[in-house]
Amino acid sequence: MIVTRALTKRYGRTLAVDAVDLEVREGDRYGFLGPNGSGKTTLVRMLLGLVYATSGEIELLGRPVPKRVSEVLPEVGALVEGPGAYTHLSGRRNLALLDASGRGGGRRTRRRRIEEALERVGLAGVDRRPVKAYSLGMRQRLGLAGALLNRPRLLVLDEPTNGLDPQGIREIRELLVELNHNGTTVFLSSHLLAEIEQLCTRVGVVDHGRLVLEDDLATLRAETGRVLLGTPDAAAAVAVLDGRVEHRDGDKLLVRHGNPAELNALLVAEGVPVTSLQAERRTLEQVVLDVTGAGSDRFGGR
Ligand SMILES: Nc1ncnc2c1ncn2[C@@H]1O[C@H](COP(=O)(O)OP(=O)(O)OP(=O)(O)O)[C@@H](O)[C@H]1O
Repeated sequence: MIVTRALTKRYGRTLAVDAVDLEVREGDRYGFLGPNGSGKTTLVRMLLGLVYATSGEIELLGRPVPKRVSEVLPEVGALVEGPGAYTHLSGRRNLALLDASGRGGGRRTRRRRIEEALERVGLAGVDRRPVKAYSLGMRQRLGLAGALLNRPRLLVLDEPTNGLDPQGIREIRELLVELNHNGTTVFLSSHLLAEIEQLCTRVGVVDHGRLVLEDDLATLRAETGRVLLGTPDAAAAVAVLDGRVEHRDGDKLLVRHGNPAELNALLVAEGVPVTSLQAERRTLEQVVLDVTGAGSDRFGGR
């Protein structure tokens, strides 16, 4: 759906995007994660033909960008940095203006399309107000409604939850998952680790303009070879496991063992009751820390 090769953007002395090879596959919910100023917005703008690359190549839905961007844009929904809107008009009116350059159809079809987009983002009820009376979160939703008008195959969203409260963030997340289940590929940028971890199936991490990591979240969050064990008789468990317990916190133990089922069988055979067992996995935060070498404080936690 999106492929870039050695994609580079230089602003004078600043290398905003540095030889990035990106691959977003059909069906992905791809999270493009990086701290502020790492080049996310610049890359998203290049994908949409809004900024010209200094060098490198872009393919969107199999076609080269910017050369054939006009052919792909009707199949792409985009939300880039601060949704633009005519603030004296209502959200519905703004969508109608946007829709006029879109898929066409009769008046009823258009009206239905706009209603549907407003409903999807939870703005159907509040729409008589002019956009200048909207909160930032509502404007963000309106921007998303605009991106949905074309029923796009691909959504490209730059920091889509900016300005939303936790409830709003959850609603957008649920909406994006639902759209994705119905066949839309989702590419979004964010500086929020937790957001990407909760929403995405695939992650690209950018740092100082370079893509330092790209992989499926499930692969990145591999098991660590340790098991979190809960038992009311921790002392007995420690005795049975003989040196394999790395950490103990009350009735919770961290045990070096690759197989929770085997560990369970072993403990039960020795008469040690087990209340919970879970293979430990790396968090995205640990993964990001490993590849960037820097403190994760540069990436927002939530
Ligand atoms: N039009 C421009 N002219 C000069 N420098 C720019 C321009 N746009 C971006 N930059 C620089 O390029 C680098 C990457 O910026 P970019 O906005 O792409 O990062 P970002 O990851 O999207 O950050 P943020 O989340 O803060 O928007 C920064 O150093 C920025 O100052």
